Amino acid sequence: MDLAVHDLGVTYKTKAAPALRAVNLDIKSGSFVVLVGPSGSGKSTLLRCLAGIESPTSGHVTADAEPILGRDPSRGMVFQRDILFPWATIRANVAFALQAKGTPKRDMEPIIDELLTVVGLPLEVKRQRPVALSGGMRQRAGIARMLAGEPEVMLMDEPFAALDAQTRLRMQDLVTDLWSRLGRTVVFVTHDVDEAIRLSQTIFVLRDGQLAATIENPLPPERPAGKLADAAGYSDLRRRLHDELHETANSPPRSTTLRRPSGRLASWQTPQATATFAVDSTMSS
Ligand SMILES: Nc1ncnc2c1ncn2[C@@H]1O[C@H](COP(=O)(O)OP(=O)(O)OP(=O)(O)O)[C@@H](O)[C@H]1O
Repeated sequence: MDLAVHDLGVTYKTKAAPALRAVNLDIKSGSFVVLVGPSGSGKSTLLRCLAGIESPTSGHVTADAEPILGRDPSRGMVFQRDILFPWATIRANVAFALQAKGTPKRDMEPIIDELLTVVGLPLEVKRQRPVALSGGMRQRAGIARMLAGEPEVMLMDEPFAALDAQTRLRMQDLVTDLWSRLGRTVVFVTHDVDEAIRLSQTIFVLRDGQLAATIENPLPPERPAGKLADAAGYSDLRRRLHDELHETANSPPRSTTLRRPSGRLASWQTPQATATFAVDSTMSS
């Protein structure tokens, strides 16, 4: 599903300064884009407009050239804190999403099992409530529930920000693996420069409600967690992102394509599954 943002402006009723000003960007179907920017730069507002849970004050957003006017199951969202129903088991949480899209009860069980397996959760968690799970496992369950809606676009708002560093890397592996296997479009918000570098094809930098830069990620698709800093082009990309994030808010927006050291433009090959994410009994996250 292609997404497009045209001259998007959002001003909240309770705040004079606009959260977004004249933002234009295109997100091609099947791509993995990351939105980065300082706190308050408008990342979540932009994501919520794409989800259809925030309305533009000016301009518009489209999905496959149709205006986005509200929520739609084709665009699933994952938040920083899971939004699982705390009183329901993990099974019931996923079942609700299946029920919402009309899956007959008799067909649900194997689908629930498959979804939990896909996100790397052992089937024992079906009987447990969210409170019994670690933060990482709850986020996995939240992703399973999102996938139950069979979204074409996965909108992720700092989904791993509350997790410890190691769990975060495992969850990044999960998302890149899902993306490469399912071929969905991913729009991922993060504060974390290394997370942006590890996950993205394209990075949109927001500053002060404006699109400050569009950066094509030149790193090859294989990005093993511990070796990211060794990849050719990593230091340049990191420095560039750091500069873009800290520029004065009034500098004009720019579009940038970083080049590999050889000078040739980087291109993404067909993404490979980069990770396995078996969950064993020692997994504490
Ligand atoms: N519901 C709201 N009502 C009023 N103002 C809001 C609302 N949501 C966001 N804002 C304001 O809009 C601006 C952009 O906020 P937004 O949450 O989109 O930024 P962000 O880049 O996602 O920030 P963070 O990284 O801290 O989550 C901020 O000034 C924020 O205070």
